[in-house]
Amino acid sequence: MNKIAIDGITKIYATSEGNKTALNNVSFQIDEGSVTVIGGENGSGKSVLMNIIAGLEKPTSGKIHSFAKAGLVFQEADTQILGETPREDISFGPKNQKKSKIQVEQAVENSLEQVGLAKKADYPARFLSGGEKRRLAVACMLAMELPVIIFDEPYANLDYGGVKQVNALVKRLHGQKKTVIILTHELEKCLGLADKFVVLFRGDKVFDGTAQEGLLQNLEQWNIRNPLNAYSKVEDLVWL
Ligand SMILES: Nc1ncnc2c1ncn2[C@@H]1O[C@H](COP(=O)(O)OP(=O)(O)OP(=O)(O)O)[C@@H](O)[C@H]1O
Repeated sequence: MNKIAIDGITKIYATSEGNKTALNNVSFQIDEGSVTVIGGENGSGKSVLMNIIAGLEKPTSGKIHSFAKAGLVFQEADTQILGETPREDISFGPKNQKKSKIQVEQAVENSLEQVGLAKKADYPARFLSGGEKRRLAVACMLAMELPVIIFDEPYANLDYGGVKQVNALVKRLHGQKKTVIILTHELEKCLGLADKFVVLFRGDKVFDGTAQEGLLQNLEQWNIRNPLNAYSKVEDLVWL
């Protein structure tokens, strides 16, 4: 089976306060066609790792061995929308890939349909909601037939309906044998979708296993709340 192998990745930034180790010798593997949730508190190294997997940043040491190029859905999906409308935005990728006019049109229609944006194909892209912008970013990747899709904090600022739409899309991508990586601290929203669960803490990989195994760990030591212990009565509905 094809894999993405994250092999001894270390990333050190030189800052005015000295060297900052963002990732410390992180290794694990991701199977093609699986859903992986990478959890960790703010600053644990999730985004840096994602940028390295997607080839946007180089590690200080270590290597990524991947069977395919990865597409990234940013938390601030605004920054990755270049077209005036979803239709235009989605067309850039397949055009760059030198597809014929008909192939581009088919790829655009098909991707709009898959992410549930067909009705907003010609809507001004800047007026889409946060969740719609993320779905548009995914449509761009589908149109380019990228087999690996990484979501950075896909639930940030989304309401219940928005979260359900993102997760329906993740399930659909999984059904199409895409490889999905979700970086989040909101485990209660997605762990049930995960084939694999990885936890980063202060740049170290501290857990790598199934979601079930992960929930048996003492997650609090990594500043993560165990979602299974979270709520059973009204008094629990406060984060202290
Ligand atoms: N360009 C940079 N220069 C210096 N330090 C950096 C740089 N990029 C990231 N870092 C540091 O690396 C660490 C990991 O950052 P990263 O953005 O990966 O965290 P994260 O887990 O994605 O957090 P969040 O959930 O807040 O997005 C942080 O301490 C951050 O300050």
